[in-house]
Amino acid sequence: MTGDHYMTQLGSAMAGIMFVWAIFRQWFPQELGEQIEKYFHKLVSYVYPYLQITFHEYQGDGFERSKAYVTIERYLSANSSNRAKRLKANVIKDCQSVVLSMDDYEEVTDEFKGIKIWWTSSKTIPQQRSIFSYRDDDERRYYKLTCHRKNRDIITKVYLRHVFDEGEAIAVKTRQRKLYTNNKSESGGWRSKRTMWSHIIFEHPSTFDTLAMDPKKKKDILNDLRTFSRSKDYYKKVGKSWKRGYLLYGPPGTGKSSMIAAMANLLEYDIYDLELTSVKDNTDLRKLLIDTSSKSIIVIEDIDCSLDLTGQRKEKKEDDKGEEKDPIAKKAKKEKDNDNKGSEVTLSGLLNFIDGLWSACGSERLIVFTTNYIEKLDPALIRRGRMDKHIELSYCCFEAFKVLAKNYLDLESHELFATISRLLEETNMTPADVAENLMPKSDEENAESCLNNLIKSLEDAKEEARLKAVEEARIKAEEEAGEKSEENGEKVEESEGKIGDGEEKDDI
Ligand SMILES: Nc1ncnc2c1ncn2[C@@H]1O[C@H](COP(=O)(O)OP(=O)(O)OP(=O)(O)O)[C@@H](O)[C@H]1O
Ligand SMILES: [Mg+2]
Repeated sequence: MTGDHYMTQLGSAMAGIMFVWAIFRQWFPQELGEQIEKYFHKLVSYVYPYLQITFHEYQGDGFERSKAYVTIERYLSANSSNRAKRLKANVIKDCQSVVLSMDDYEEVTDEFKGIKIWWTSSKTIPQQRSIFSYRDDDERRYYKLTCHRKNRDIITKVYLRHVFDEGEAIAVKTRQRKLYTNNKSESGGWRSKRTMWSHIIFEHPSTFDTLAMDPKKKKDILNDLRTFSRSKDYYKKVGKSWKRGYLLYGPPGTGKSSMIAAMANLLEYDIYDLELTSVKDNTDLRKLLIDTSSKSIIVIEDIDCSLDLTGQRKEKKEDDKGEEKDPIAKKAKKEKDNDNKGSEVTLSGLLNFIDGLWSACGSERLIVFTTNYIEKLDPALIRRGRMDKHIELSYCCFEAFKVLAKNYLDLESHELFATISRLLEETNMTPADVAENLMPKSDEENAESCLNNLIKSLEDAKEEARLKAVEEARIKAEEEAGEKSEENGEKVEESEGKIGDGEEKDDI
């Protein structure tokens, strides 16, 4: 047994003795008891002159990991991983590097100004395991620092500051941005208490330079984002929580998702991709949102499809009238609703959250909603203040095309640009389709052939649109004609009674 190990074991032994003593103490006369205790403490500080401090991963009932714990974890993984014998590995950056941290029940030593400090990682497992507590999130991990008592001041005041500073510095240096996705809430609800988000490393190449859109609009968005990220004090001054809501709307393939990635890359934020259909109810939604970190973008894609957020308010009002009268029907209806809906997150739950709770977290977050159909959304959701900025992404214009040509073909100008410009004005094509055409498909293709491909596609699209318009006009004309003949038919029927057989013969 090593000396260090002996030392930590001894700590537990002492605690055990104190426990036993507490039981026997009642049989001793008070004075004698006090004497014995005094000497015992003296003895303890003689054989065990150590100070222990624990740092728990979760404090109280909080959902948030303790910042101290996380920082210590980082510090120790940087400073001690070559000393610990059992390590947990987190592989990052496409397996190019590995971050090691101490495994449970492992012990390492650190040295600070000639003082030796022991760190152990450990966890408590609840003693009474009920049938509900098979979940591993009941295990509470903690780090325990042990040092000599005589160094108490320097450890608590100087060393811990040093650990936290170093830990934070490592975090800044090694920060890898992440893309989080929420796990499906499990029925029973509790298991996912602390593993509500799973993440991968976020490495999307999209930037504002590669984004094809009207340059003026782009500049406006860039300014908006930069101003936001610098405005901590301003938001505080005006009493707003430091967050901003964006609504991106437009047809599929116009760059909504690409823009979110570009925003994250610009501001160096994490992305939380919130899939509302996997969120069980408002409580789960709240937990998820509390569990997001600052400097992040919370994204809800295709909000119109995710939830029936649109008609919910109206429906409720209608229901209310009926419900008041009949409580049984109310219950039955509620149960039916629960069955029908995979998710019980309501519009008002979401709105409350956007409005209220983030002010408690207080640090920088962007909320981005995307939709293909802005007209489908409830006005309450997209009013200014909730969705502060509405950004329309639309079909490819010539300016946007120039960005794509520069990116995909390295072309600033070309004689074919004029034709393309004209065609883009006449036809709707998404940047995604334009980009697809501009991408060389084989070694033989060069810039010019790619441009020709695009022109051909644009002409095809134009022709298709023309045919479609003709077809639609024809259908419309037919419908109108149908309606007219129906009307006429009715008129004829109506008049049949009045007019005699002779008319009928004429018709035939
Ligand atoms: N404005 C754009 N600038 C550059 N590339 C674009 C743009 N729009 C689309 N693309 C290209 O098309 C692909 C699809 O675009 P994206 O996923 O951003 O579309 P979207 O608007 O999110 O569509 P959806 O509504 O279907 O989610 C991207 O990978 C990108 O390469
Ligand atoms: Mg998208």
